[in-house]
Amino acid sequence: MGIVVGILWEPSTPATGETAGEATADSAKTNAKPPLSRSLHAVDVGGPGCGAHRYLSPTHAVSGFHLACIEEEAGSSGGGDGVVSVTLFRDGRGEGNQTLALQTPPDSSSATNVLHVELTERLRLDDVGPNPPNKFPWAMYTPDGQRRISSLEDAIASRLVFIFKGGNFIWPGVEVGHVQTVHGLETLGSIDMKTLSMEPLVFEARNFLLDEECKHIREKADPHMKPSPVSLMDHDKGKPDTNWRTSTTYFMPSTRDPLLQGIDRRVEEFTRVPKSHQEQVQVLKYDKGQRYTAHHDFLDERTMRNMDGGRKNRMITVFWYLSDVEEGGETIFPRYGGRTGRVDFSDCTTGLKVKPVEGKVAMFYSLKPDGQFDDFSLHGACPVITGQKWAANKWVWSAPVKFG
Ligand SMILES: O=C(O)CCC(=O)C(=O)O
Ligand SMILES: [Fe+2]
Repeated sequence: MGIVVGILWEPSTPATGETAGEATADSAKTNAKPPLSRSLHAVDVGGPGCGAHRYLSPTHAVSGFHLACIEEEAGSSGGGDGVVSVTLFRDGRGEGNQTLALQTPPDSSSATNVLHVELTERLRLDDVGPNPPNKFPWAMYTPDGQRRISSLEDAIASRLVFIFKGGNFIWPGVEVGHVQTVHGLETLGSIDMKTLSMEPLVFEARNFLLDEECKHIREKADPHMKPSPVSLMDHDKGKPDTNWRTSTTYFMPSTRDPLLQGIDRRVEEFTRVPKSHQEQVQVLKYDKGQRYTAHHDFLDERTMRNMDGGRKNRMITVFWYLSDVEEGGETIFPRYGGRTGRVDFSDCTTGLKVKPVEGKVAMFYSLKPDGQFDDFSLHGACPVITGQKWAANKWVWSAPVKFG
């Protein structure tokens, strides 16, 4: 049973005209709130609405990921001058859901503003986190991640909306073993992806890359492979890079390479994050015994502060497996399952291990839906025991990036 809170809109209120989910930092300043008078009346609204339960996690709270079922009440018209009911499911859970009855003014931008202000307040969407400071405006999306929603009309049309405090779409993991189909991929049509871990959030999708694509990348990168640099924390400066990483790497440009451009588009369609947020792919080759000790893919705060005031960072790693490996070479997540405490960064006995399979991708998130670093995203590469491993990092940032 949910609680219904009635919200009465005051027509005399100056509306800011700002809408939810604008792509600029300025819309985060939408703090000029119309004074809403509230009256509470308890109404039984029954169970979860709009099919939200399909996306809620029975096992994990997901900080900064909220769902809202937004419906016009009978007798209301067109999103204006009516009553809209909004049922909220906080932090990816079904517990404590709450239904608001929003009285909306007739014009569209004021009606959108009422929704925006209510969501911001109730879900504390403007609270700034410490790590990194979350300066991106929150945003709403359709549950398939295909469209960003910026008006009440669009929210009503979608019925169920996903709300991300960090502003970027992130697939709900639901629970370990959950399989979902990602639609709308130009070349593949759709692809199934399986949740391997909720904390950190890790998915895998097989046959994301075609054999000829893997072959093309391996052959083109091979003459350029160089010992991998790593970005070291200050206390580690002076130690050889090979203490951490012994593979060879190459940042491979997509320019003048239609095949790579096609994969970049596929990554955009798969993650639902624009291509402008992607780094050039970093190709990796590991021979027998080579490895990479556990690390985070997000860049440390000092590096980021120098670069961009710490605003944006690497958010997603779409990790391409470009070959099979006879034995070893798994990607390991030692803090899998939300494990805290000391980690042996080169241990490959405990943790979630993702086996390299040609054409498969592992997709994991270094930032959480609330925009904060995910410490649990710590991961490394186990030594190749037999064979050779080819793979690649496709990093997707929390905002557009331009390198080189
Ligand atoms: O090779 C792997 O499995 C992981 C590599 C990695 O984490 C990295 O290059 O950042
Ligand atoms: Fe990594």
